[in-house]
Amino acid sequence: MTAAMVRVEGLCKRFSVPRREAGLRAALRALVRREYRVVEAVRDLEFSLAPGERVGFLGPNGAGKTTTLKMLAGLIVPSAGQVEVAGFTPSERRPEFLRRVSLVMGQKRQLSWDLPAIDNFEFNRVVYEIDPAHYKRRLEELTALLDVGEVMRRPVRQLSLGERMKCELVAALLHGPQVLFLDEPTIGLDVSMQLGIREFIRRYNAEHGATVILTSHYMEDVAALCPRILVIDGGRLRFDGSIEALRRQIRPLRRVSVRAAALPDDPTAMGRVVLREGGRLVLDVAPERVPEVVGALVALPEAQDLAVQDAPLEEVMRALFGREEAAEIG
Ligand SMILES: Nc1ncnc2c1ncn2[C@@H]1O[C@H](COP(=O)(O)OP(=O)(O)OP(=O)(O)O)[C@@H](O)[C@H]1O
Repeated sequence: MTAAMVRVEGLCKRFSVPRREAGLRAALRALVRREYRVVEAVRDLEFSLAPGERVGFLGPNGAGKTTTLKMLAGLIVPSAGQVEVAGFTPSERRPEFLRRVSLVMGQKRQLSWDLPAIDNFEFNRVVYEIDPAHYKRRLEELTALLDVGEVMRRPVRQLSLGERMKCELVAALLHGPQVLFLDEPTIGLDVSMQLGIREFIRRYNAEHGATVILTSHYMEDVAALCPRILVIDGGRLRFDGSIEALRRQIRPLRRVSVRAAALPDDPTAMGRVVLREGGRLVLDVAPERVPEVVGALVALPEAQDLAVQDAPLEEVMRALFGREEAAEIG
């Protein structure tokens, strides 16, 4: 069996935050005696990742995803539990550890604003003590793949969000990390740029065998890139497996839709009616009944646009986090 690249056991992070009450009196009292409350951002997490795995963290705002990534990358120290990444304890921040990992945060700029990206890259070469020949090869490879040959010579402040993100990725990968932490790498980017970054991450993972851990609010990023997902809510691990397994567990029904000149009198016998409007019928049907229902629907007069789909991922998430709204039809 291969040794785990990332191993997390009983991981917890608690933050102490000042309690703030409204009103002048409370503000004055706080000057003398400040009261604190404890936020349990991460509670008792347990998982391990093999080398080369691509894993997505999913969860609502404030679930604890970024806090977990920061502990894995060694930026903050756990309150309790064990973390091991590439055989190191991240919070010790040993140089050998830092050379093996990289953290990219879509919402935080790591490149220096006034310098061209290429100067930032050169700075990283020195900091990470990258061999010059190796550096040259990697720089050529990464800048060609991400198409930033010209862009990297302009001061970072002049770059568009997408151009800057690509340069952030080059900077993060020049030292050839074995583990890549990506926190919202496509946030705010247009669809074609999102696809480009996604494709690049997939290629990097395939060619270098790096372990990739990704958080994204774009379900599509996670669905397209990560065969395995960890769902975190309220700091706890709620699910660990494939998106398909999650979908089967949360939303086992399949969505069948059709358009016809006349609809059945009682479609409730086939499944749960999501929509019945004009000549259009949308049903949620148990998987074992799909062939029979499809058979009945194709036989309807002038049947067309027959489709069988899984529940949309967004809907699966809403159901999982108990914030279900009226079902939407995709
Ligand atoms: N430095 C900090 N001090 C105090 N509380 C914090 C700190 N960092 C995070 N928290 C709290 O810990 C909880 C988890 O935050 P975290 O940023 O990990 O969530 P997240 O899952 O990444 O959310 P989002 O999707 O909104 O980025 C939140 O309640 C947050 O307010």
